[in-house]
Amino acid sequence: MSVVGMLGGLADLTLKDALVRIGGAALCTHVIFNRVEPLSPPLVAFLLVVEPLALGWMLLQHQTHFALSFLISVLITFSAYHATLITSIILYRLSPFHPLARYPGPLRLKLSQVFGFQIALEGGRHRELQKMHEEYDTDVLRLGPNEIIIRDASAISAIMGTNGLGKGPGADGRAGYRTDRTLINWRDAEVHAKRRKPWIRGTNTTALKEYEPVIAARAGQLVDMVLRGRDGTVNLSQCIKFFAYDFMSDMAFGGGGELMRDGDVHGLMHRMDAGIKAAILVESLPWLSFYMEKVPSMVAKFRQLREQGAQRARQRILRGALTKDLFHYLNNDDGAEAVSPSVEAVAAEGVLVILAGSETTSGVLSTIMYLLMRNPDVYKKLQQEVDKFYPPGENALDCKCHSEMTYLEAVINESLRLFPVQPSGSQRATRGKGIVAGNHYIPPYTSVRINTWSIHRDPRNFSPSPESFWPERWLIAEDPSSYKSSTSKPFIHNANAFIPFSFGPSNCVGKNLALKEMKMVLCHLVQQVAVRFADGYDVESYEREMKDWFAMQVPELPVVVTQRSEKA
Ligand code: HEM
Repeated sequence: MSVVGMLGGLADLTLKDALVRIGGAALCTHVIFNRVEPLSPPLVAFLLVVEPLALGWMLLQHQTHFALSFLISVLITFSAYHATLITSIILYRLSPFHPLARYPGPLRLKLSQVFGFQIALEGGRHRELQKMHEEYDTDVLRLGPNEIIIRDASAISAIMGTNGLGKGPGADGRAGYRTDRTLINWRDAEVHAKRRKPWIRGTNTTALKEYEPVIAARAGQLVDMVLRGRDGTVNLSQCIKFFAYDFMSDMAFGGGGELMRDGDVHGLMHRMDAGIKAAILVESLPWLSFYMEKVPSMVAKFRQLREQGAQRARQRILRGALTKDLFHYLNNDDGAEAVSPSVEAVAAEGVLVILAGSETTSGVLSTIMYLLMRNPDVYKKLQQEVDKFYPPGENALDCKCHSEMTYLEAVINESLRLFPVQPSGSQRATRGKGIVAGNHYIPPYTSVRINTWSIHRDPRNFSPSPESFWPERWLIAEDPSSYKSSTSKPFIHNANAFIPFSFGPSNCVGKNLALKEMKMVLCHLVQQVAVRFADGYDVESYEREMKDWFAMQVPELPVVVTQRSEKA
């Protein structure tokens, strides 16, 4: 029976019966929302506004029993309808009949995604979730009414691998349900694979060779910049951010970024930070993003960021290629595809290029420098390795020795293990069919994340001292017989649990570029300068103030920089 049909004859009912019918209609609405999650504004308006209004009008017919004014009758129906709807949603979400009932988690997270958003916005989601896994003693935590997060490496492949799940509804939220999406927001596996092809060409070995001189020039400028600091003190994380932005501009757009030379005169970094924060809202509450897109002022900051990327991409396409930059491939200037994408489809990639190409590597590089300063023994060993392969006078920006620099690799891996760029993982979702991942059943229409932060710090995957910065574990993993321990703790190193660049067909397509960039910069920095924390700096504050937003956001890092030859 249709909802309206069910209401027929309401006028002949007693008030009690009428209220029962109103409740019934509200329950039907809950079923509809639960099954099809309608977004269409007319349908949503009908279910949430028109229907209770219509019921109010029918209730008005009861004036033979009660002298109800129109306003009161509407108030009663609205209250009864929405109270029933909300109660029904709450009871269902907490009930043993909910498909995710078996998975524990805080009550507020089971109740509404709004609380998940609140945790995400505060920036400490990675730590909160790790605490929750421990508190509830579970590998699978209920992160939202229809979302779970898993701390079990054996589930990675089924969720993220080749035959795994597609991206979750958060991608729709970030994309504002638009059709001109950037690669990371495509949920359809086929479209995603097609859109990924030019990215793969633009980050393969041949393309990377083209970017090497660009990295070298900008890394040289970075060293000059950090040495220019007043009284030798600089905010290293900001310098590295400026470097990464300028390099990304050259590498992707063939130029146009000069933050290291001019400073951030146009407030670019502030706009990026604001846009990233706004993205948390639209990712956490995708349905809200659908409506916010229709009220541009509500997503102004996020839109600005998206438009800024698209604008730069359009300018670059109009101007044409000066070098074989990333847009040379994204725009099919290399002619690899039979049909070139539209300008708008290419322009949509602009925002991802800016964020993925600069926010990620800059954060990781800053954190590596922070960890080196906190661990002087490691810093010294890395200096020794760099000095061995690139003694004074040798060009440390030449990549020829990278494959032999095992300690450098270990330092990078260990930093990425402890501080992955996306600590709370990226969202995937089941559609009409549930799956089994590891030992865990994921019901249909469930969003799911792999908890990278917790998996990387789980003693079942990395031991001993999973919470400590110990690059040597990566060398021991290559030669387990070299492990010597004063305790009886076994050495555990689960390579399958190391996923800083994610896993599967949607993993980080820029992985090799990022690794090359980081190795070149680190070799050059370590060869040329010595850094230490600035006097009076609260060393603990760095980790405390890291924020799990899109890519891990790092705080200021005030340091004193000296030229190494001066030091010696
Ligand atoms: C240390 C640096 C970096 C780290 C740790 C990193 C990590 C990640 C992670 C975790 C994802 C999410 C993948 C998923 O959804 O499963 C990702 C996606 C992506 N990254 Fe990176 N990234 C880094 C640098 C870069 C760079 C330099 C680029 C180049 C421009 C880049 C381009 C991308 C793109 C295009 C995607 C989307 C891939 C897709 O959806 O198919 N990343 N990255």
